[in-house]
Amino acid sequence: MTTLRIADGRVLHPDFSVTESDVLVDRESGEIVAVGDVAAGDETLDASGCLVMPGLVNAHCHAAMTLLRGYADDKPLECWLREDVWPVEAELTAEDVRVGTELALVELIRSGTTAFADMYFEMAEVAEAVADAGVRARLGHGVVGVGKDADAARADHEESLAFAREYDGAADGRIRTVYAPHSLTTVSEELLREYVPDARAAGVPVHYHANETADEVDPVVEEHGERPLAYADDLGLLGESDFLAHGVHSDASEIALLAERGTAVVHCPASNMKLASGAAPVPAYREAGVTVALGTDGAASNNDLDLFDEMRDAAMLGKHAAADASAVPAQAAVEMATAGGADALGIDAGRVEAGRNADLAVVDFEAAHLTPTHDAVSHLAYAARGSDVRHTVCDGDVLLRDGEVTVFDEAAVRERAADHAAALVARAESE
Ligand SMILES: CSC[C@H]1O[C@@H](n2cnc3c(O)ncnc32)[C@H](O)[C@@H]1O
Ligand SMILES: [Zn+2]
Repeated sequence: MTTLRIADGRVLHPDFSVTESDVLVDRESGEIVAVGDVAAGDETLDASGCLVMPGLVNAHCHAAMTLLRGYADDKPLECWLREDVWPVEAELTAEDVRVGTELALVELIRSGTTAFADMYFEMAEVAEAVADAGVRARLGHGVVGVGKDADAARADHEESLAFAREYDGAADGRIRTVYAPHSLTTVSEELLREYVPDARAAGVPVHYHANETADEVDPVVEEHGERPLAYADDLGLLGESDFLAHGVHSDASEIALLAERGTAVVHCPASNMKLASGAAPVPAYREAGVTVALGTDGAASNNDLDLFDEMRDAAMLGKHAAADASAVPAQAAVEMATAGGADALGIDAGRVEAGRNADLAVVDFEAAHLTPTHDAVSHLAYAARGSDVRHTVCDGDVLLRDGEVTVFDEAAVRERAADHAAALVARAESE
């Protein structure tokens, strides 16, 4: 066994207590071996002055949308997608998706994220980038029926399933997959009825957008005579490994249905605020026993991939929406970004304890904005930033060491991404 000792820090335990502890990792199995006083490891990561916490889980993202960061702001979802985003995405090449995803991966690793769920196009490129980066991911080819004839729409579903079957378990098991219909209003009932059973037969979960805006609830009720998540249930889309993004406009009956079925919700507070979609009923979900995770959504609606921002936004928006300062407390925000995310994605991580995957973020607390430390959990939710992460470890490998990304040439990734983003927008605007 080759070991990595994360030494001399304080550890955030699954019960949210914090003690001075080392963490010993088996580099071959990629698992945590011990938490406490441990003997020297083969390699040591210095965590003095730091908090060792579970790696963060970004449970809903469109990674390559980093290329569209700041391209189209200040519009609501429907206009933003139809007027700006979809016309540019029609010009995306496989290489664009590769470099945009690499840029996202640099940002994720820098800010302590060790796992993410991605729904996009050219997913073979995303999978290659994830394999190189060393993180974990739940990947799915996103299916959109809007603007497609029957054959093209069917081919899109086939591609989502083919990708899911081929790549599940890739990168030594770090990559898992999903079938990813975009949403309940952008994919036809007929094709969902045909392809959801195929996803079940393939043993892959389903990841989709649902109840994001008020405008997408009424058409479902008018067309199908029931609330969107009752319709999703009829289609077999509320499995216990499935997860839906947003869930802003869910009513009490839908919250109860999610709890009964065991389907997780990914809360995306920054995207919901920026697109003015609303505030998800996070306290009601959690009280009902629904697993709630956090996601950034794409960088074009956020505009970063920093889950520390998301924790703060989740806590602040939850309090503001409920007019109750205790509605989403610090611990709830941290739990959603760690254990909640891991559970939603079906990953054995999100908790620093022996036997779990060694997916860890080491956060440097020796900073003015983190002084004094009355309560480390408070700092994680309200005061820390992604840039405070000193080391990121995933599957026992060090992806960020002393603030340096070890898995990519960061300067080259940034330069390529900037070039591709400029060329992509130029192509779209010349159309
Ligand atoms: C079919 S791949 C994913 C698809 O989703 C688009 N997208 C990005 N952000 C959102 C959002 O908040 N709601 C719905 N759809 C979104 C993305 O641009 C891709 O086209
Ligand atoms: Zn999304």
